[in-house]
Amino acid sequence: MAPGHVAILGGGLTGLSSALHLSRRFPGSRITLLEKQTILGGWVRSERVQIHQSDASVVLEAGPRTLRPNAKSILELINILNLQDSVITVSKTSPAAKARFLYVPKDSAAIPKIEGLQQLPSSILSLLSSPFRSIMLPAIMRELIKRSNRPKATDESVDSFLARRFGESFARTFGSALVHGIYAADSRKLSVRAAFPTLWQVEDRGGGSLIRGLIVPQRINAKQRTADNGNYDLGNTLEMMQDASVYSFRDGMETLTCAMENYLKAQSNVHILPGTGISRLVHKNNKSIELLTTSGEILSPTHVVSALPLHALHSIISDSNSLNLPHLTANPTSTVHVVNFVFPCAPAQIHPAGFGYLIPRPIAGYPSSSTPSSPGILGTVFDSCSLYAQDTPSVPDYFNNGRLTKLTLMTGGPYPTPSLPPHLSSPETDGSIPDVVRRLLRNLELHLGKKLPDPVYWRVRKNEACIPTLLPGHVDRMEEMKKILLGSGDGRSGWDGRLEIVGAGVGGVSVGDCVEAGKHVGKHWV
Ligand SMILES: C=Cc1c2[nH]c(c1C)Cc1[nH]c(c(CCC(=O)O)c1C)Cc1[nH]c(c(C)c1CCC(=O)O)Cc1[nH]c(c(C)c1C=C)C2
Repeated sequence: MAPGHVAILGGGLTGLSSALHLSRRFPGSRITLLEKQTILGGWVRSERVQIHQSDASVVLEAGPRTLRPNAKSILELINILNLQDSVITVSKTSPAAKARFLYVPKDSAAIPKIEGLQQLPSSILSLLSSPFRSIMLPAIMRELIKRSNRPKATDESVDSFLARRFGESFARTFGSALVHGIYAADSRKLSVRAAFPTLWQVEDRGGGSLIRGLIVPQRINAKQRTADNGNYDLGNTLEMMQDASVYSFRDGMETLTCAMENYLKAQSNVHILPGTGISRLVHKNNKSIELLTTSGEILSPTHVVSALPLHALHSIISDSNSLNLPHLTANPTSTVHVVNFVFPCAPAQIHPAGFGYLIPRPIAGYPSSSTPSSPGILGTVFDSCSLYAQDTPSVPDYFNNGRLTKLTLMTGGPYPTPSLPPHLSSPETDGSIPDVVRRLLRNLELHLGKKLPDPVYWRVRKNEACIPTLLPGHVDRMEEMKKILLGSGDGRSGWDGRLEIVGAGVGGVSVGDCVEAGKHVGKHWV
């Protein structure tokens, strides 16, 4: 039977996707989407900024900026919401797709000669001539012949996984940088099974060797093939993405979340309550559900989807009924300061062509406090290389001829919180550059190995607790939590599947993971 009334808690990507898919699957059900903030979309925040000095405009992002074409659930949204004309793609052959860099600080160099900004190899051929070959090649050769050495435990950290197979230097140099760029976290804390499940599976397939697992052809059965391709209403989106490594939208990522919100507003069975938090979620006598909102309203939904950060959900249900879910507080989170800079010249004058660079964990570990010379920079994205099509005026060969260069520097995560303001931009300081921002610019100059002009625009956005660090054991903990929630009054929960917990803290942190999770909520309600 279709649910009578579904309350969706949280209007970020997962909440929006849940509401959209549930409203399509259950057109007769009442759906209420509650969001504490006055705007929906969660961490997705795009802004078009006018740069008056150069009569130009750029789109800046504070959260995710690009999407990967393999996430079919997002392509499906593009088709359902008719966003095809807003899509901009980054070609697989462009430098933004092929050239990625690592900045190796002097005191962090695994091998004395490798320091500064170095391009990572993108193929076997380029590996042979890469400065990293002296660390990568022996690590790869040794891994091939190394016996299976997986510990008995069902999970481990990304660092211990990579160190076990490729050696400590490899794990610290490449693994820590990769984890900085996705999770803004310490690779020694992040679960390999939760964060990179494919690595774990490929090691299995290779009988203990990752490289052998990559060489062995993967067997896909008919059931998996149907699951991969079926059930997505893709229209012409796959063809659009044929040459794309990543993509975004002309006006930034908010195009997607705004279109989802507008779609929902047009559905008669959906009610959106922005600016409405939840103060209590009560499960009464294992029978009815009661939701108390921050505006004092009481809702009695038959089903609840929580797309809230897990710690936020914990604070509203933990002591209001018999349900005890320690799973909700098992993982810490990372806070990232995102600093966007716009320079008054072509990208070629600022940085090499490419995606950007990541910085590995310091050899001595993370410092205990933030200092001017060590402000905790995780990496920098060369936005103009991939997303110049968002900016005006458009010119041929933007890398060499563009009027402006936009790039984004990210700090924080496992480093001590930098002394940056939570929210500040150049117009608010009348163009003067505060010392903390200047220090970041000095560090940027050090990384890029050149003096930079003053930016014509900059802004700082603090993303507090924006990415969960999924600790080892996360996959098993989530499995156990799902079982508890499906339980029907065995004394522990009795939710009988009427509460579903989804979102970045449960099943994957990428935009694709969040949208996909929303597509599958309530599958067992009929
Ligand atoms: C606020 C900063 C974020 C950092 N990581 C993420 C955010 C939102 C989330 C994230 N970043 C990436 C992925 C994987 C994407 C996928 O598999 O589809 C996720 C979940 C990869 C990535 N990292 C950076 C970029 C530009 C991308 C592409 C996707 C995106 O736009 O988010 C750069 C980067 N992200 C972070 C840092 C510290 C960093 C450094 C250069 C943290």
